[in-house]
Amino acid sequence: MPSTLLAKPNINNLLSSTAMALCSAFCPRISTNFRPKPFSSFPSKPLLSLSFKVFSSQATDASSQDKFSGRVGFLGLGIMGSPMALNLIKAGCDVIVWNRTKSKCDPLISLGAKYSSSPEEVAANCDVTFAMLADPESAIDVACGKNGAVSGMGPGKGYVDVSTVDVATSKLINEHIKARGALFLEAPVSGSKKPAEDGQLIFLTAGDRSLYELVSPLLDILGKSRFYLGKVGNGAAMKLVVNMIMGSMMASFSEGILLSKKVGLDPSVLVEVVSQGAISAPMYSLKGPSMVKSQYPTAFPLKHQQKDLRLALGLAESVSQSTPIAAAANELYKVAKSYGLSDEDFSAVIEALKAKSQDTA
Ligand SMILES: NC(=O)C1=CN([C@@H]2O[C@H](COP(=O)(O)OP(=O)(O)OC[C@H]3O[C@@H](n4cnc5c(N)ncnc54)[C@H](OP(=O)(O)O)[C@@H]3O)[C@@H](O)[C@H]2O)C=CC1
Ligand SMILES: O=CC(=O)O
Repeated sequence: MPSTLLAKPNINNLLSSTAMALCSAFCPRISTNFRPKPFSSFPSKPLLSLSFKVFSSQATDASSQDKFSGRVGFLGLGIMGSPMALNLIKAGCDVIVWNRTKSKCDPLISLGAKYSSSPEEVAANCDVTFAMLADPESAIDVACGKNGAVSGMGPGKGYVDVSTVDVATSKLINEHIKARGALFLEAPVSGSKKPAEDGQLIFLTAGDRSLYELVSPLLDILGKSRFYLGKVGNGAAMKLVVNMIMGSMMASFSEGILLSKKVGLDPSVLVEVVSQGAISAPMYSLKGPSMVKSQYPTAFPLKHQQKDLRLALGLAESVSQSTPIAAAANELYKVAKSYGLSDEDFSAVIEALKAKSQDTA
């Protein structure tokens, strides 16, 4: 199966043409007369087969313009999950939320979301349930643990795990969901807090193709593009490779900032020079100015970047691929964690290097 990339249409082009009329009809996100739908009572039966259009593979492009009419569950309302669930609510979806810390559900409930008291109850009452959890342990617990989502799954339902986990975790959750006769899609995202807020995430999906087709309209509310990568595990692997590169890039950038300063250069000028050359990256331009000021407002928690490096190194180990740069970067993030920087943005890894310099001075 070839990989599939679908980019979100440019909204400026759409607004100035008859396409606006078409999109208003099919895409509630930019409809001028959009009103959030009231919640009806919970369905007693799975609705997936009744509520959703089944798209043929040839109709994949068009499917993103269709409205998703089923009920959507959302488990895990952290930095990423909250804005993602909010975007679904804003787009007019019926959303039921759950989070371990219940208070994080409250802002979404006030905006029209319904609350269920366990992942099982959410899954039982929804056609499709998304999960955005911290790590493999929490993803497994919320899906397969006591009162987990698996217990509420059944034929005609789908589970979409958008957490960043390893291949084995994704396969394990897939097996449990499949054992209930339901469908599974892994769909980790590339893009941080702001892309989540702006509906500009990149989905790296794999698993049940039919579920991918069914939830494409939802992925298009939440993101700017989506890749379908085939069998379960490929989405997780792609995400880990991407974040392995990102973690090493940030560690290297941190070294550059500190070295420039030590040799008497202005690190702000370094950030500007980098932004204009071949190694320019949005991440450097975005994070560089605050790193120079030793500020690390959390978008991507450092503990999650270290988790991703750890999982990526495990992936590399499983195929005997040498990854010395990522291994060195991982050590640096571990040092940063030991300095209490776990919940800071991952750009705070630079603090570990500052501390190291002092240690050796
Ligand atoms: N932030 C980012 O820029 C990006 C993050 N990611 C990935 O997305 C996932 C979520 O990230 P993010 O939102 O930033 O993380 P947060 O730490 O903000 O949120 C983590 C979520 O997981 C829940 N959770 C943690 N442990 C458990 C547990 N044992 N049982 C039940 N729920 C649990 C938390 O619940 P509670 O509120 O109760 O603590 C919270 O809802 C991670 O896998 C991360 O790697 C992917 C792309 C970008
Ligand atoms: O996983 C983090 C991201 O920015 O992507």
